[in-house]
Amino acid sequence: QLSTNFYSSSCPKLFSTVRSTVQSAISKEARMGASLLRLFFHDCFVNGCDGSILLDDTSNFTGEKNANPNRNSARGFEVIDAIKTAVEKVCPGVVSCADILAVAARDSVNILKGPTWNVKLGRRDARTASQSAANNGIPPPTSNLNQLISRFSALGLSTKDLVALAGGHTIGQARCTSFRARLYNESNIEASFATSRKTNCPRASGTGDNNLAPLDLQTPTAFDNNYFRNLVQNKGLLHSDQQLFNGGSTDSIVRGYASNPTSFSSDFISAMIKMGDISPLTGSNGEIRKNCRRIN
Ligand code: HEM
Ligand SMILES: [Ca+2]
Ligand SMILES: [Ca+2]
Repeated sequence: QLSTNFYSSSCPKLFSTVRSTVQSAISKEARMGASLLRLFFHDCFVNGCDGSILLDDTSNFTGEKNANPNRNSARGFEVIDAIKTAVEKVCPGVVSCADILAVAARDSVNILKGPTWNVKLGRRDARTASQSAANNGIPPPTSNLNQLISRFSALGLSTKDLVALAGGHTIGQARCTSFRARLYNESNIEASFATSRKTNCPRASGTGDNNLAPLDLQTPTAFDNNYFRNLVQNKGLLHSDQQLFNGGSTDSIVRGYASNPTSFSSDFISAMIKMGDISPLTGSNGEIRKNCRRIN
């Protein structure tokens, strides 16, 4: 029951307001576009796209920010705050934080030279969050192909959606701790690529854990199909990335996206819309938060 025109009369300046704030954040740091896209994914995979990831922990509330996939990793919360402040100025009390995340993710992709689409809106904000659901629902980079397929399928996303959405790794960065085991233990990795990544990600755990490397070695700040071109050359950074091209059922989808950027764009758009539809709060469920970090 989400719709693309949900705020057309209640907040006609929504899109221009969000986009200009996202644009200025990306102008300061291109990586921020990647961080905002990932926040939307990590929201939607935990009890649906309900802004749960945005809630801060307090002395009597444990949210999702310190769940394993998010701790020392999820970023961009200050930008969401800046967008919310700007949106509250033009239409106070109207737009949910969950919808702001959806629009910010769409704009981030487009500003980094990717496609654009009409986002469906009308989500309301959760009054709860779940650290355990975040730990159990967001796939870790150690996942194998079957585990990835089943995590996505549990949310109604197909294998094709999985591969298209994983194309989000065409932008952004990962920490050494997320890919060290692949560099030192795996053989389905191109040798010169592994050698060059090892220089900034030493073997011993506890050393250089937070050192960053681009998920797409070619164009980490451009939303294109190079992620898939890397995979067919065994240059996926994460174990989970290379699982999508490792002799299994998704090889043909990866090859298709590697050779046809237009089909990647259109499948990515469909899958983003599908992911954005995961169990939204609507009607009188949830609330429109005043501050994205806390319930009203
Ligand atoms: C398929 C399962 C997925 C796994 C296992 C996975 C795992 C990861 C990991 C481990 C990182 C690096 C985190 C760090 O080291 O701090 C990362 C970063 C990222 N992920 Fe995913 N991811 C998946 C799917 C997705 C999806 C569906 C999207 C969006 C559509 C996405 C967007 C991103 C982006 C943009 C970054 C970089 C963020 C930044 O630079 O701040 N990922 N992912
Ligand atoms: Ca959520
Ligand atoms: Ca790229």
